[in-house]
Formats: sequence, structure tokens, C-alpha cells
Amino acid sequence: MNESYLSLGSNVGDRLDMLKQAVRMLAEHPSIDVAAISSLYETEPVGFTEQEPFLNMVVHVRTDLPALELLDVCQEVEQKLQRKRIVRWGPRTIDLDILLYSQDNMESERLIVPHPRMHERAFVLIPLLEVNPSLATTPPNPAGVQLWKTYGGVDAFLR
Ligand SMILES: Nc1ncnc2c1ncn2[C@@H]1O[C@H](COP(=O)(O)OP(=O)(O)OP(=O)(O)O)[C@@H](O)[C@H]1O
Ligand SMILES: Nc1nc2c(c(=O)[nH]1)N=C(CO)CN2
Repeated sequence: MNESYLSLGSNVGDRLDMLKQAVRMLAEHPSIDVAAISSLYETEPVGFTEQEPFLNMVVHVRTDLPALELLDVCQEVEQKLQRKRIVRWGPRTIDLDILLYSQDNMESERLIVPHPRMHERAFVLIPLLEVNPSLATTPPNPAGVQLWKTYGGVDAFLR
């Protein structure tokens, strides 16, 4: 069984309903178990800034599907929700990105995992760490941030 984390975002139409429909489609897939969802975050647009704020969330799934088939499912969900690609990083009814897939590192024409821009996106990292805080501390660390040492307070640190 593979553990995967998906980033979902919407800034066109009824954003909450788009996210609900997308998660419902994932949950109804026979080979996908939706294990956990983050809170919803309203976020300023990153990249192309002349657009409406997004609602973002992260979904933790367990699946037997190979990564490319999971990408197929994500893209089917995008198509069913009428996603149109007009502007890069532009407005969309729904966007589903694969952030992590087990502990795999892969790079093909269609799929790069871990997602190459996840490290620089607070709208991804904050819900990701909400849904699984241990991702910040368990190697290999996907966000490039590794817990190194914790001190009991300022005095202990300065000692
Ligand atoms: N980890 C990944 N998750 C989803 N798509 C990916 C991933 N890696 C590569 N891709 C490819 O990226 C292509 C473009 O995806 P999309 O249009 O959603 O980009 P975007 O959301 O505008 O930008 P960004 O990739 O920065 O989030 C997809 O067709 C897909 O094949
Ligand atoms: N706040 C926010 N900004 C974005 C988002 C997104 O989901 N949220 N998605 C993008 C393309 O993947 C580009 N910019």
C-alpha cells in the first residue's frame, strides 16, 4: 500500500463545493482510501497574482495504484470539474497535485515526485504538516526541513 499526499486548490466558482466534489470522487474510487484531510485554508494567489484567493487543502490517501495511475485519477477529477488550462498558474475550478508518493523520487515527462515546487509554497506546507506533523521530523524529509535538535528553552540553548 502506498501513502500519498495530494494538494487541492480552487479559486473559481463555489470553491468549497469544488473541493468537496473532488474529495468525494477520490473517496469513491475503488483503489483509493482517503485517510485524512487537512483544514481548509484561504490563500493569496502565488505566481500569477491577478486572480481571486484560493481555498487550499491537503488530502492523505492510501492506494494500490501506481503513481502514474493516481495522476490519471487526479486529472480525470480535474476534467470532470471543468478545469480549463488558460493561464499558467492562473484561475482554476480545481487543481490536484501529487506532493508525495510513498518515499519515491521520480521524474518523468508527466510526473515529478516530490512535487518540485512544494517547498516554496506555504499553501501546501501548512496543510501538509497539519495532516501529518511527523513529516517535519521523519527522514527522508520531503520539505527539505529536518528537525535537528530541540532545547528545553532559551537558557538550555545558551548554556
Ligand atoms: N507531482 C505532480 N502532480 C501533478 N501534476 C504533475 C506533477 N508533476 C508533473 N506534473 C505535470 O504537470 C502538468 C501541469 O500541471 P498543472 O497544469 O496542474 O500545473 P499548475 O498547477 O498550473 O502548476 P504547478 O505545477 O506549479 O502546480 C500536468 O499535466 C502533469 O503531467
Ligand atoms: N494560493 C495559491 N496560489 C496558487 C495555487 C494555489 O493552489 N493556491 N496554485 C497554483 C498553480 O498550481 C498557482 N498559485
